[in-house]
Amino acid sequence: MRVDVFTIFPDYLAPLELSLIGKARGTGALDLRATDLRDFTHDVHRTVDDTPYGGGPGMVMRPEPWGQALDTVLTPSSLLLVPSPAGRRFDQAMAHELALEEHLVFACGRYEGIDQRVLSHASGVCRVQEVSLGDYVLFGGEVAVLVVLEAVTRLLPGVLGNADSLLEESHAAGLLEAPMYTKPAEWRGHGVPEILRSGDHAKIARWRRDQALLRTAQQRPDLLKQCYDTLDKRDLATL
Ligand SMILES: N#Cc1c(-c2ccc3ccn(Cc4ccc(CN5CCCCC5)cc4)c3c2)n[nH]c1N
Repeated sequence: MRVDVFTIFPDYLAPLELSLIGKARGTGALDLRATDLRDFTHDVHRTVDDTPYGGGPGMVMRPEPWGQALDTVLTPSSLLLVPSPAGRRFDQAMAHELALEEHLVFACGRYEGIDQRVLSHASGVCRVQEVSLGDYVLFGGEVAVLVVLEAVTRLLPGVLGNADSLLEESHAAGLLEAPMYTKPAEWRGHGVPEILRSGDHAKIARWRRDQALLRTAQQRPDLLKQCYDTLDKRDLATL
């Protein structure tokens, strides 16, 4: 997967060199390039913003630098992702959709956002999707790039050593995951559920399913409602 990120704070994306994303870049699973939007300005101050037409608070990002920057990468097969408080809420289902893409381009806005004509013009070249992390307001789009790219990169073939973990983790099967334990068997007076040390894999699987159901019912009843039709009689007996 090729990913291009345009931002006025390219150093903000330095964490993408670390951990599994750094490994995915090393193996070629992820071809990631971050570019400073100011490289596409032509004034001495490298200006990327201006006052909003119609008045209002703050500044808006000028269309010219964005147009020239996106001209260098967008093709009909690209998907332009624009982080925004007004975007489609990012979730695991969207992460799976994005993991199938061949070319993602992120336009990281700052100030009060990007001139709308940039998105309108890009929609004549490729698909454009505004994306939101949630109902709160950040300073810009870079945090969304870190979150989206981590969630998507984990899903790319060969990136996670144990692909089975993708099946068990929260939101994969629609439920939250069961609680996890490791050595020592006794820690500060806290033991480990005996079933997990029984070696009976069928009973362990059932216990984990029950714990996932109960945890989801307690923490995220909205998720349980969404997958209610997939529950069997044994699941319903647990609830
Ligand atoms: N993803 C994501 C995000 C973002 C996000 C993403 C990208 C940018 C680019 C700039 N900002 C800052 C900002 C601040 C306020 C407003 C609202 N204003 C109201 C008055 C009229 C003008 C607009 C918009 C933009 C961004 C925030 N926030 N929360 C998420 N989940």
